Amino acid sequence: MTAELIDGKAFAADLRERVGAHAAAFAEKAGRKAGLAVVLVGEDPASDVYVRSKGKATIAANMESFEHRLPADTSEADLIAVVERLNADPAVDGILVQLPLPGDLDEQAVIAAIDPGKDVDGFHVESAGRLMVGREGFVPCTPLGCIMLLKDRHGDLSGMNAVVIGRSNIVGKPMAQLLLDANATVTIAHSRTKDLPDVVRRADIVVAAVGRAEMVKADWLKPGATVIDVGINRLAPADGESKGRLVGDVDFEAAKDVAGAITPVPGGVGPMTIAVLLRNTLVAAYAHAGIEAPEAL
Ligand SMILES: NC(=O)C1=CN([C@@H]2O[C@H](COP(=O)(O)OP(=O)(O)OC[C@H]3O[C@@H](n4cnc5c(N)ncnc54)[C@H](OP(=O)(O)O)[C@@H]3O)[C@@H](O)[C@H]2O)C=CC1
Ligand SMILES: Nc1nc(=O)c2c([nH]1)NC[C@@H]1CN(c3ccc(C(=O)N[C@@H](CCC(=O)O)C(=O)O)cc3)C=[N+]21
Repeated sequence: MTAELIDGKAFAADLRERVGAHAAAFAEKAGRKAGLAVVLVGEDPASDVYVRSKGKATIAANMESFEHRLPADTSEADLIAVVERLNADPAVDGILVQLPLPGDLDEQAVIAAIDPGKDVDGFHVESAGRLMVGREGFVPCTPLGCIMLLKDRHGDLSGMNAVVIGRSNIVGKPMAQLLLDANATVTIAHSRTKDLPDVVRRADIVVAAVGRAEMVKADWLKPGATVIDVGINRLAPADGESKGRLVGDVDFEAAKDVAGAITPVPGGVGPMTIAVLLRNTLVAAYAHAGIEAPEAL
């Protein structure tokens, strides 16, 4: 069996184009562009690449991008002061503070300072609470991107067995909630789960969000299962490579012969995250402008 490739990159390009068209219409109606502010603390080179690509994607989607780069030794109070300035800035619709934060900056305290109406990452406790109780709010970009890919492939997910590996606040937990909302039967696995291969074998849908290169093996999968690989892991450089390869949490080469459909890394979930971020930012902008957002968003 050869799995169908779920082309997150193409799906994301499509979504960005749609968002871009609506963003142009928004600018026309509101008399200003939607704006996304990204705050990066410290000099992590990987984060730098993401921040840059977010900035480019934002501008390409007819929105305004604001970048705030702060030194690694920024105090919590100074960082929160920056967030509060962005909260008060009418040109800023969405605020993203790039995680992880360096040193002993308290991530929860910083996220709590973000205006929930600008929390386009969906990381604020208010956003998390709204998702949990089924009220409208911002949903974290990565799991929202994953559920879009799953609904696109399966339509109705009701009654399917879904296993989410990983229980972080930004991926695993909101992913499980979205699957539950779609009427899947959801199991959340984590580092203390016993007999993980057997748990995964029951799944029609597997979402791997662990951060361990190629941990999920082909013989853990139910034949025909749909596999969403959230992991982004950089391998050590092989001989002659300057940079190691990027791989997911799933052993892709072997898994593609067992799965029914699978996302690649790169080119799967990663690009969806950025496209959904732009979508969330435009939704925020419509709300701030008091204009009803188009249904299609
Ligand atoms: N594509 C994208 O846009 C994004 C990709 N990512 C990637 O997704 C991955 C997960 O990210 P994130 O959720 O932030 O990671 P975290 O490190 O916050 O969470 C990892 C989770 O995996 C669990 N885990 C660790 N080891 C095992 C194991 N051996 N067996 C089963 N479960 C295990 C942990 O369990 P426990 O809770 O018990 O410790 C934890 O719940 C990373 O590779 C990250 O780079 C993240 C965000 C966006
Ligand atoms: N506040 C906050 N919000 C985030 O959403 C957030 C964050 N902090 N910190 C870091 C993680 C990671 N993340 C990714 C986004 C895009 C790709 C992506 O587009 N990846 C490409 C490959 C890029 C490459 O080649 O390096 C792909 O998978 O095809 C990956 C990872 C968002 N994150």
